[in-house]
Amino acid sequence: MASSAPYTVKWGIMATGWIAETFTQDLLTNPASRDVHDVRHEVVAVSSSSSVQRAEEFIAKVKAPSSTKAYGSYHELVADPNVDIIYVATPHSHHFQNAMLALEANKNVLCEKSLTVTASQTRKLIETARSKNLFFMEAVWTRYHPISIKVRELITSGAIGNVYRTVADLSVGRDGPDGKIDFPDNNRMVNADLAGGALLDLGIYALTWVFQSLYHLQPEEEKEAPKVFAAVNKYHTGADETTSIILQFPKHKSQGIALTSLRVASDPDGKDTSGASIRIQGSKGEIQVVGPAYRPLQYRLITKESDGKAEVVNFTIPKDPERDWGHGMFWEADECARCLRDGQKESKTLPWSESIVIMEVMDETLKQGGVTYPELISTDVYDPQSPLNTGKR
Ligand SMILES: NC(=O)C1=CN([C@@H]2O[C@H](COP(=O)(O)OP(=O)(O)OC[C@H]3O[C@@H](n4cnc5c(N)ncnc54)[C@H](OP(=O)(O)O)[C@@H]3O)[C@@H](O)[C@H]2O)C=CC1
Ligand SMILES: O=C1OC[C@@H](O)[C@H](O)[C@H]1O
Repeated sequence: MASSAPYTVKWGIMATGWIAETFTQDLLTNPASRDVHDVRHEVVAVSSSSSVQRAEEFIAKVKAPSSTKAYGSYHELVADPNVDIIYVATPHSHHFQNAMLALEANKNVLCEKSLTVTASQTRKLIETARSKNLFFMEAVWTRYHPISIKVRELITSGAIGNVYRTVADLSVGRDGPDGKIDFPDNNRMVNADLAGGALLDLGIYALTWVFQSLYHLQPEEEKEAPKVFAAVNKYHTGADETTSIILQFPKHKSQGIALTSLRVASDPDGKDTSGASIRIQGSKGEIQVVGPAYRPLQYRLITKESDGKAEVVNFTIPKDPERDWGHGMFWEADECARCLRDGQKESKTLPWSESIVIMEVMDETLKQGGVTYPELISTDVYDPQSPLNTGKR
């Protein structure tokens, strides 16, 4: 008799910043509020590299169960036998060392995007997950949204014919006075010590739409790593402030254009009046995706037959009324739970090989742009005593 009880996953949260809070609150929502009944999530431990008090405050703030363990170090978190999977929510600079710490402790891992600072680090993480037979996934939450699933289905159905070009932009207009960008130099968005810059923080989403539409849906044997042509403007901190990438897929005669900037905005007035931030263009028409590339909520299907009348479909993010919360990160958590339940070590929606290819595109882009990051955060040598793992910042 198949079990009707939902499969439960016990999460350990590594770090207590903004995204950790957002993701944890999504974990704590009732899955039934998004019509999910086959999996559920428990938050059993939280760690802060700052202090155990910080972890305790976090647990209280997100209204996690009082039984949730609070730790003052990442090392203690990964040693907790009650944790099934670790969510790594530190800056990208820390992801390699922190995710390795968890994998080496035989924990499954969901690691925030961008996965790492370099492609070599990503390859090392995946080698480790594979050799230890652990689940590992990059937390590109957008891929698990209903709109992404539907857009991929439309492309697969041939609704727009052969897809020849995708233009995708995620930019935030933070141009400030005196040529400055409106982030303090020590902010992770521009701080090279934290792998700052537009590409690794925002550009990953433009690349996500390029890859979802031009790479992911190809038959395995026809997937090809693109040629990369990049233009990078650097900020005085050494991080990239505006980056534009042309990705050429010769085998399929397709091109992707991925745009990202901290100077100008994809959506200058916050009202989507500037139209689609993503255009997926095919031989029979195009799909325009409207809204921020990380969480768009509308697509428009325009075909030659539609005679100027686009099919417009809107999406919503379900909220748990009990918690008055819903952000849209729960769908990636549900994917992790289903993979763990089914013994899958990687998500078919974002396979390890695709995370590697995307990181290689970003490697090449940063190389062409002359952007380099400090050895401490770009080394692919795991060190459990790295300051990135011990919290000695
Ligand atoms: N999927 C999404 O929508 C989003 C994803 N992100 C991703 O999540 C990651 C974290 O971003 P965000 O939560 O905004 O960042 P925050 O700065 O808000 O949080 C980062 C946390 O990492 C820990 N940390 C450890 N060492 C350092 C250090 N040297 N400097 C700063 N923090 C440190 C801290 O937690 P503690 O002290 O408790 O250890 C800190 O609170 C990034 O990789 C980003 O790309 C960010 C926003 C949205
Ligand atoms: O992943 C992200 O999505 C939203 C952005 O505001 C944030 O900087 C980025 O990390």
